[in-house]
Amino acid sequence: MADTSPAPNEAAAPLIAVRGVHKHYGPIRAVDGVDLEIRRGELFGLIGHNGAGKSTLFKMMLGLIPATAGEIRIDGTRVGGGTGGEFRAVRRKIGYLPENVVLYDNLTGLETLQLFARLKSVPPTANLHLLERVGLEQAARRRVREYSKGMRQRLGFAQALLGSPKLLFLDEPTTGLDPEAIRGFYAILRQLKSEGVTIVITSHILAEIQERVDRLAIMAAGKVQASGTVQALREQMDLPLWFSVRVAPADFETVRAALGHLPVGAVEARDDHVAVQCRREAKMAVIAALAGLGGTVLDLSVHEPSLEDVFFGFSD
Ligand SMILES: Nc1ncnc2c1ncn2[C@@H]1O[C@H](COP(=O)(O)OP(=O)(O)OP(=O)(O)O)[C@@H](O)[C@H]1O
Repeated sequence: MADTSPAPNEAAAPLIAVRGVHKHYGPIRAVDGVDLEIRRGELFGLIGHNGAGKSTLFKMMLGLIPATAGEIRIDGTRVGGGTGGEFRAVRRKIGYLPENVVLYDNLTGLETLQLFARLKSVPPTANLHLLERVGLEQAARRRVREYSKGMRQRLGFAQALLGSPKLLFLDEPTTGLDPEAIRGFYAILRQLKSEGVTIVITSHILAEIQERVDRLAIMAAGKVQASGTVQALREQMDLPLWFSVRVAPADFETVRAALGHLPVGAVEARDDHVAVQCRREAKMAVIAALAGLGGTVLDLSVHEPSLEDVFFGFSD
């Protein structure tokens, strides 16, 4: 029996529900029992080492390869379930930028979009607008052969946006983009998000992901090791925080003495500040002790562990 019935409470239900999904290639467990929920309208990051299983999971969510076991539902419809017709309708509202997008060197940017539009049965009317959106309007009539790596990546992104998808899967979309282009790219994602588009993105550039995603999942060896907001993952890992306390060099010892009774870790004198490591639960007590020093403290900043720290904590 085709099990394509929508979830009972559609609005509250996750847009993507991955339940107990495996993908095995002989002895290789590319994806090894993944459970994951992605909510409507969120920008969701998937991070992991090379070979962690991110692209394989993407391909299964898109219905490009079948799962060995488990079930994926998008908008209540089972990917690859039933006769396939129900998922085809959902698939039409999904845009995909693969890790290595295949482009034809002899076509221009505009012709490339026309070709993809035909393949997707999308009216070709908005193609120039899409090239404009990704910053390629000047190169629309140049052959892809002459495109830089970053320009090819933008063209790949433009094809993913054909047909105004409500869900986007972007596999390492910022590869080859310079810092300005990365900013521009995330500005487009914010705009899409404000239009209600759900976006799932993989990246190896953790500093870039850290500030931009709503939630993320860390994959290692085919499994989701942790998922949540960056802050929730920090708290779950229980990594220490760092304070930078700027004081005159003559006051370094005063700071050390003021913190002496607190459960702080390293207290290190640097050039023009004292670096103090402390556990999260001691944070407010450290702030109170430093406030007690009055004008001795010239400046103060608190540094949360980076996503990179969190990532290595979960994936090593
Ligand atoms: N078609 C395939 N046949 C055999 N093994 C495969 C196949 N596709 C992927 N794998 C293996 O599955 C594992 C996960 O690969 P996958 O491409 O999903 O990783 P990834 O997290 O996307 O890595 P990267 O960050 O390098 O893109 C790897 O060990 C890979 O070699």
